[in-house]
Amino acid sequence: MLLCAPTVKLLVFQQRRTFTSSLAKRFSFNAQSLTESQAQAALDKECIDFLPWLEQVAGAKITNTLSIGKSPHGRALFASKVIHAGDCILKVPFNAQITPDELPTDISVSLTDEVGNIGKLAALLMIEINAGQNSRWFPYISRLPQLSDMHSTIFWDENEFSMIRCSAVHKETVKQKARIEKEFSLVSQAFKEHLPKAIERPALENFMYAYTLVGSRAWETSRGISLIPFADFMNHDGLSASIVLTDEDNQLSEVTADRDYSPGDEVLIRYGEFSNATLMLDFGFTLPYNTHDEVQIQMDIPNDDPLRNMKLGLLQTHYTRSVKDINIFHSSYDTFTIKEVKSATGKGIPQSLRAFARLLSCTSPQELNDLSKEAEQNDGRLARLPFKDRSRELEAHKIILAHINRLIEDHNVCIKELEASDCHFESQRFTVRRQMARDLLFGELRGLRSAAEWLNHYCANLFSAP
Ligand SMILES: C[S@@+](CC[C@H](N)C(=O)[O-])C[C@H]1O[C@@H](n2cnc3c(N)ncnc32)[C@H](O)[C@@H]1O
Repeated sequence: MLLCAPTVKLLVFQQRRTFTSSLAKRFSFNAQSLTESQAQAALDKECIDFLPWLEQVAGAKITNTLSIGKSPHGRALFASKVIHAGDCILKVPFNAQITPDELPTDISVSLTDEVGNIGKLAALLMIEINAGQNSRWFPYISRLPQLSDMHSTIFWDENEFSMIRCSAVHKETVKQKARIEKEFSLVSQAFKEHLPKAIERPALENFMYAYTLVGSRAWETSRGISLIPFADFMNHDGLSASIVLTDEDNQLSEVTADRDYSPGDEVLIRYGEFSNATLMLDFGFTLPYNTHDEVQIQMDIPNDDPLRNMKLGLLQTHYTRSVKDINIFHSSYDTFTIKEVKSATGKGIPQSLRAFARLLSCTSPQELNDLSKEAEQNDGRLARLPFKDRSRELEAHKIILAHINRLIEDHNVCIKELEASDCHFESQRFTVRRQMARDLLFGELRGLRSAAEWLNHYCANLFSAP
């Protein structure tokens, strides 16, 4: 889901100096040489009547400076006039936005909290799609991307899916599909009971489509979740400082430009600070070099470890995770997020991972009791301090290093296979998805290699410190 902020943040943009975003540059239609009338030529002709329709629904002007056009990434918004940094470029009143409040009451009541906000809005979208031209949102719904244009990993076939088998995104996709299936069973039950005529045979495929549309273009707002027509034609640039803001006083969502645009430039916003893992699963695309990339690693206490139960018990008692370590996927004690470690001598890999490895390396109940005592004497978190015995500290960190080196190996194998599968006769869909797999794996590999480098440096210097 996309992230929204209250308008108070607006000031930040107004004070910010113009900066050039690499993506914005790439998408621009040679902006310098385009006149306003040439910019008109880049318009999406299928959308000419869209804005007048939405402004009629809203009862207000939505934009003076933007128009809908086509980009390499589907529909997009383009500057139709000169825009200066700090200009408000669009305002979409709440009454022109789509929220789960529009669900028929019977359906709404029967969908318990087991169906999340995305699932509820997806149920509404399914009803509206099913209504076709009778839907009051038809002009909007008919301009949404088709299933064949969507590349979230939940739609990947087995062959495509195996390209990312070494990544945590693989497991997370399986979980996401299971979550959607569970929500679908509740939604379809509600449809059968309350809308048997309108939706005769609810299909999982249609719910997955609606769910992914919502997940990739709805904003989390103070009112829950909203589809914001027109604003949701804007594509993502991870470096943009423009985001969708909520103005509760005036009951509208708005966007302020973070830089100057010439007529014909594509106007981009930032959906959030998302890694390629999130972009790929929730939004169906990746960025070639994503500064927010990270890699999820999971470490287990081996089943044959005689101290396994004692270690698990200690983990449950002492929460080893700091708030910062909580990642987008899980927040279980054995899963860790590694971001690229910028310098071999810097802060390094997550403390919670190092603590976990210290615990793993213990070979006697006495050592575990010592860790527990030490935690109680400090802030309660387990194994946060280096072992006084440096060879034990070394051993603990070598466990992580071995794990990371295995992951590096796995990533290298997957990447090699990807390179080998490059063929001229593949479908466009496969080409897009292979590039996404590449972006994901290279980003993760960067993080893993930097962690290995940091660990090697830490291990090599353990005995040289006084
Ligand atoms: C909020 S919508 C943006 C409008 C969308 N292009 C359309 O045709 O309706 C988000 C979707 O746009 C596409 N998208 C946005 N930014 C992108 C980017 N930087 N690279 C590739 N695809 C992008 C992805 O398909 C994503 O799921």
